[in-house]
Amino acid sequence: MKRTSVKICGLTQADQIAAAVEAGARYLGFNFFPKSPRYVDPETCAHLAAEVPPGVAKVALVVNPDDALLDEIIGTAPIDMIQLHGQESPERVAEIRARYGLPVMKVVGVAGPDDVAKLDDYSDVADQILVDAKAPKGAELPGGNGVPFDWTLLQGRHWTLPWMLAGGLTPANVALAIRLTGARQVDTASGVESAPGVKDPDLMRAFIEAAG
Ligand SMILES: O=C(O)c1ccccc1N[C@@H]1O[C@H](COP(=O)(O)O)[C@@H](O)[C@H]1O
Repeated sequence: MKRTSVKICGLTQADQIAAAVEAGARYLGFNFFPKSPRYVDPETCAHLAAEVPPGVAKVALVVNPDDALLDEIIGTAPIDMIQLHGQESPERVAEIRARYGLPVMKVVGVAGPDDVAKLDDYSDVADQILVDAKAPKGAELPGGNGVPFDWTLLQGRHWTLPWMLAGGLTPANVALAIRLTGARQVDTASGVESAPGVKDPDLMRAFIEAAG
C-alpha cells in the first residue's frame, strides 16, 4: 500500500501519461507556462486528459494567469485542480478558487525561513500548498529547475492544509526528503526526465517506488 501520493508534472505525450499512471502517480500536471519545455496548449491537454483514468487528478499549472487564460484552459480541458506557480496574492487565489469552483494548490518558493512563514498567508484561501524551491536568480522558469532547497527548514512546521513537497526531487533523493520533512505528497518534473520535457518511464517508476 502506497503511503506517499506522487505528482508527476509536465506531461506532454500520451505514452508518458500511460507510464506515469501505470507507475502509480496520483496527480498529473499539465504545464501552461509558454517558456517551459513542458508546455502544452489547452487543446493538446484536452486530448491527453482523455487518457487519464478516474482517480488520477489532472492539474493545470499556470503562472500569474489572467482570467482569459484560465477560461480557455478550464473551458477546453477537464481539469481537476489549478496549480498557481507565480506571485499570486491571497486575494487572487481566493478569486480564482471562487470563479472556477476547482481546488487550488498555491505554490510558495522557499529559500529561507521568511519564505516558509509566507505559507501561512494562504491557509484560508487555498486547498493545498505546494512547497517548492525558490527559482535561482536569473532562471528563465519559476519552477522546474531541478534545484532542491534546504529541507530542514520545514522541520517542526505544521499546516492545516494538505501540502506537497517539490524542488529538485529525484529517485535518488526523494526518500531522504520525505524522511526529513514528513511530506506525504511529493511532486517532480525534471527529476524524472531523460532530457528537458522528456519523461522517462524507468525514472518515473523508480521515483514512485522510492517515495514509498
Ligand atoms: O516544470 C516547469 O517547466 C515549470 C515551469 C514553470 C513553473 C513551474 C514548473 N514546474 C514545477 O516546478 C516544481 C519543481 O520542478 P523540478 O522537479 O525541480 O523540476 C514542480 O512543482 C513542477 O510542477
